[in-house]
Amino acid sequence: MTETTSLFDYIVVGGGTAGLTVASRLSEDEAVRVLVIEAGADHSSDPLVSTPGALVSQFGNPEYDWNFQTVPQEHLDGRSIPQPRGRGLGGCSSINFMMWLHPSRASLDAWAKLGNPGWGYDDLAPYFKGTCTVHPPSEAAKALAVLDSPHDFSSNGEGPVQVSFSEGYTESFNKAWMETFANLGHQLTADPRTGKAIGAFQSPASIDPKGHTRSSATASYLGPQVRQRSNLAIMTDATVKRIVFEREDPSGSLVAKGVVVDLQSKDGGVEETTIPVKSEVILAAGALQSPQLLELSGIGQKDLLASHGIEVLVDNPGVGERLQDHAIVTQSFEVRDGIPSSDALRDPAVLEQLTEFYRTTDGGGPLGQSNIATAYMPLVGEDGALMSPGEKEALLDAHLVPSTGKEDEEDDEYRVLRSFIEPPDEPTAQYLLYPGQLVTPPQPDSMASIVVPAEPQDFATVLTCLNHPASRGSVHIVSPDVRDKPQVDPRYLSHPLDLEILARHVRFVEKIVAAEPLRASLKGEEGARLPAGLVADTVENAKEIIKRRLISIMHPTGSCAMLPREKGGVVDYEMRVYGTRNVRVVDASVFPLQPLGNTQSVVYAVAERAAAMIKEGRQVTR
Ligand SMILES: Cc1cc2nc3c(=O)[nH]c(=O)nc-3n(C[C@H](O)[C@H](O)[C@H](O)COP(=O)(O)OP(=O)(O)OC[C@H]3O[C@@H](n4cnc5c(N)ncnc54)[C@H](O)[C@@H]3O)c2cc1C
Repeated sequence: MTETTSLFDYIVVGGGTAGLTVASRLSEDEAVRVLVIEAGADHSSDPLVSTPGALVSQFGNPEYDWNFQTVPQEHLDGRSIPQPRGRGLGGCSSINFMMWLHPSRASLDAWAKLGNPGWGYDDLAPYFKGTCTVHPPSEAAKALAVLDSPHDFSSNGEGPVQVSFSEGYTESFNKAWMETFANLGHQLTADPRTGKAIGAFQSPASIDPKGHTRSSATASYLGPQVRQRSNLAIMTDATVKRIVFEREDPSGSLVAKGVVVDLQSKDGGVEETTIPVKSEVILAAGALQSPQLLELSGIGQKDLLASHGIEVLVDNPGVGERLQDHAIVTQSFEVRDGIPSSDALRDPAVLEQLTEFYRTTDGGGPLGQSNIATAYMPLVGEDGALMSPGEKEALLDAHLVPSTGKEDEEDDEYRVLRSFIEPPDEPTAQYLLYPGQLVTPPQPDSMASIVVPAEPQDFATVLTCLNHPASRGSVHIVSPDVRDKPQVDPRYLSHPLDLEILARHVRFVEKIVAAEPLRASLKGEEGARLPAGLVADTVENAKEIIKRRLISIMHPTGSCAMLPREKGGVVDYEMRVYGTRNVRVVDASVFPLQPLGNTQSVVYAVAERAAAMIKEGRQVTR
C-alpha cells in the first residue's frame, strides 16, 4: 500500500453529475485544493458520449455503464429490471436521455416540510437558474411544436449546462401530441419551468446547440478553463474502496482522514493507495453507490455490516433504505406507412448515413436532436376528464393509510403524499412520446435489450411515469468488496396506491392514441401493438400491462435521505452524514422524496447548493 503525501482540502468521490458540479464550483477558489476520484475513464472526446443519438451503444458496455439489475420484483411477476448507471467522468449525465425538465413547486416544498429548512422550491430556484443556459427554440420550432405562450423565454439562466430545443420536431408526433392533448381538454396551463404546470409540452434537452453535442457534466462543468486550474486534480480509473475514519474522542464524531483507493495501472494491475484529506470527503457516487461506500466504511445497519465483517462505526439503519425510482410503463403502437420512426435506425446503412451526415454537417440531422414530447397530468377518470374530488377521496381512503395508523397524529409523509394527489392542478403522472419502439424481453441483459428495435414493424411509444411513488426499496452491499455490485431492490408497486394510480394513467393512454390528430399517425386496430393483444380498456387490463411492461426511467434517489435521523435520515440538511464531522453526500441519494419529472436538473441544482453551502462554511471558519 502506498500513501500520497499531497494534501487536498476536499476529496470528491465520483466524478459524475453532482461530483463534477461541486468540484468545479469549489475549485473556483484558488486557495482550496480539490481532488475528484472517478472509477471510470475520461470519455470527453468519445463520440459515443458526445453524439446525442449514439447513447444506445453505451448501454450494457462496461466501459460506460455499470449495468445494475434489480433483484426479481415481486409485483412484476418476478422480472428483474435493468438499471444502467454512467461509469466515467460525467456519470449518468454522459449516458442519459438528456431530457431537461424542472420539478414542481409542491415536490420541492415537500422536502422542506419533511424537516429540511432551506430546501423548498424558492430556496432552490436560484440554483436551477445558475446551473443551465436555456437556448430558446427557433421560430420554426415554436410554430411547429407549439412552443409559444405560455412558455416564457425572457429569463433563461446563464449556467454551464447548455439546454436547447430540437430543430427536427415532426408534425406526425410533436405537433400531433400538442393538438391531441388540447382536443382532450388538457392544454398546457403554464410554463413548465414555473413549477406549476399541467398539460402537454416539448422537453428541451441538455444538448449544446453549437455543434449539437451532449452537454454532460464533463462538457459543462469541466470545460478547458476549469481543467487548467492548478488547484483541481482529476483522477480517473480509480475506485474508492472506503473512507478512513478516526474518532475525535471515544464518544465523539467520526473524522474522515482520507480515502482508500484502487488505482488501475496501464498494464491492467491494481495498486491500493490511501489519499489523505484536510477538510472534507464529499460523496457523489450516485444513489446506488454512495450508500455502498458508507456501508463499506462502517456506517449503516449494524447487523448487515457485522454479517460482512465490517467494523460498525455508526449504526444507522437508514443507510441504503428509502430508495425510490420513477417506474415507467411502455405501450408501443405501430405507425402508419411513411410516418418517420426512429426504428429506421435498425438498418446499419441508414445509421451509417446519418452518422456521416452528423459528422460532416456540424451535428446536423436526427443524431443531434432529441424529439421527445411530454405531458404532466393529474389523475383522470374513466372518461378521460379529471377525476372528481369524491372519486379521488375514495381511492386515497382505500389505499393510503397514515403510517401511524391515525390521521390526526403527526404523519408528515402521509400528508405530503395526499397533497401531491388531491389537488386537480398537481400532476401525478408524466407521459412521454418516444418516436420508436421499446421492447421488454422477459430477462433483459441491459437497457440495450429494451431500446434496440427487435420487432420488424415501426412503432411510436407512449410512456407513463408515476411521479410520486409511495413504494420504497433498498440498496445494500452483498460483500465487503467494492467490486461486488450492491443489491438493488426498488420494490416497485409494493405500496398498493402506486398500482391504482398508474393503472388509471395507463388506461388514459387508450384515449390519447384514439384521439386526433395522433390517431392519424398510427395504424390503429389494423396495426401491431406492444404488449401484443393487450388493450388498457379497463383498470384491470391496465394492471396486466403494467406487470408486463413496467421498467425504470432510471431515476433512483433517496438511499441516503436528507431527513431528521429519527425519520430514517442519513444526512442532515447541511448534507453531513450523521455521526461524522466532515463527510457529506451531495448526489441523488439525498433526495428526501422523488420530485416530479426527470432528475438531472435537480441533481445539478442540489450539487450547486451543496457547493455554495461548503463555500459559505469556509468563509465563516476563515
Ligand atoms: C440511461 C439513463 C437515462 C436518463 N435519462 C434522463 C433524462 O433524460 N433526463 C434527466 O433529467 N435524467 C435522466 N437520467 C437520470 C439522471 O441522469 C441522474 O439522476 C443523474 O445524472 C444522477 O447524478 P448523480 O451525480 O447522482 O450520479 P452519477 O452521475 O451516476 O455519478 C456517480 C459517479 O460516481 C462514480 N462512482 C461510483 N462508485 C465509485 C467509486 N467507488 N469510486 C469512484 N467513483 C465511483 C460513477 O462512475 C459515476 O461517475 C437518466 C439516467 C440514466 C442512467
